[in-house]
Amino acid sequence: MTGTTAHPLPHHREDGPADAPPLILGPSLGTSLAVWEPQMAALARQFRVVRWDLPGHGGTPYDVLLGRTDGTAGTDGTARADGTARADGTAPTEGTAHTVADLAALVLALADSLGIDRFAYAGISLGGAVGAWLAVHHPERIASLALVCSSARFGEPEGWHERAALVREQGMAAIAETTPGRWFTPAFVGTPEARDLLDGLRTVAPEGYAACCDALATYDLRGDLGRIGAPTLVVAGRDDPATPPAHARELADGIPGASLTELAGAAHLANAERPAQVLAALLGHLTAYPADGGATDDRTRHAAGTTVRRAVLGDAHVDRATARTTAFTAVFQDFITRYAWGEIWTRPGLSRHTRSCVTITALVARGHHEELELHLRAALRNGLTAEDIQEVLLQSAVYCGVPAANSAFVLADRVIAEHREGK
Ligand SMILES: O=C(O)CC1=CCC(=O)O1
Repeated sequence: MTGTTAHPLPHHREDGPADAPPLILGPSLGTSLAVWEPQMAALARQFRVVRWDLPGHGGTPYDVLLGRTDGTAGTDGTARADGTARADGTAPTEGTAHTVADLAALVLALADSLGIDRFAYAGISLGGAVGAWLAVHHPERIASLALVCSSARFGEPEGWHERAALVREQGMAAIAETTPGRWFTPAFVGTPEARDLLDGLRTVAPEGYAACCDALATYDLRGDLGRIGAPTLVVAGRDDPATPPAHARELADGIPGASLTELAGAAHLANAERPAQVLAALLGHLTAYPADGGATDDRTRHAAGTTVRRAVLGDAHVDRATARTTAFTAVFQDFITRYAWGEIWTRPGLSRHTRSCVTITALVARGHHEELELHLRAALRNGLTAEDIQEVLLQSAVYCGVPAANSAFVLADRVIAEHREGK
């Protein structure tokens, strides 16, 4: 690896300390590196964050894959005859379809140009597909992987060919009506955040968008998921019509040891619609698997633990616990933040949903009603429905005893009712 490269580079942006562990972030189709803005401030405190733009999106020329080498070339339609973009030495030429492997080659060239050898990678949708492809084909480069609203195969190729043809013929306006419903839930569509992302879509070069549709059409990593050795987090939006939770489950089931977090109230751009939840899931995962593979120190564990504790128990609870901390209890607060939250709840091996099921059962068994109330609220925050909680309590009645479950049912009934009333 060298600090220079003759390979074409995508437009990119770096944030965070230059000596922090490197984290590369990939965008989704139709968005630019700005899509990660809701998570940037927090990520850049702990990581050297590098964000990149897809061809024709943000600042990357649509024809970057045709051999341009500086990532800043104009969009005059000319392509270098000696294009070298493809990982296998061949170059995509005018008129041939681009692939996810071509996009992955851009990311590797970018990392090389920045002197980054091994890095954590998180990508949304198509950006995630690029990360998954790299984890299969260049495992030595990927320290950990997060796939947000992504897929091992984005549906039938015909749909992508049709969409590519549509934007090539009619421009980006042709998909302006259908995109909001895929990206956002109805409640979020009218927000300033959603409007900014949809404004960005209108600025995408149709040829670049179509090239990415071509890449999606041929992408199918289903047979290779078992080859991914990087610790992997999969995040799904429960209301995502583009890559529904079944796609996320396929990824999580196929990638050894992957964990899955499903977010309620989120469609395809879950990181815009549920910014805090996506950030908490990412931080928990990324800090558990540092890019240098080194030991995580107590300060980092405490920071990761605080983030997850806030996401699961809520800011109000953590603020109360912090305010109540005395010189005598401080050592215990530090211990549970680092250990329970920083070491265990941050582990990728189980989803937060499953951890809530286990925690509720244990608290029912031991009759810890104060903690149980807290964790019933946490369970609702972690995406369990009233029906899920009912099932967990029925199951616990069998193994922990009917009287224990009886008290838990009364408690849960009240907590769920208060949750519905917004208390
Ligand atoms: O635009 C869509 O349908 C959603 C999508 C699929 C791949 C991607 O990056 O976004």
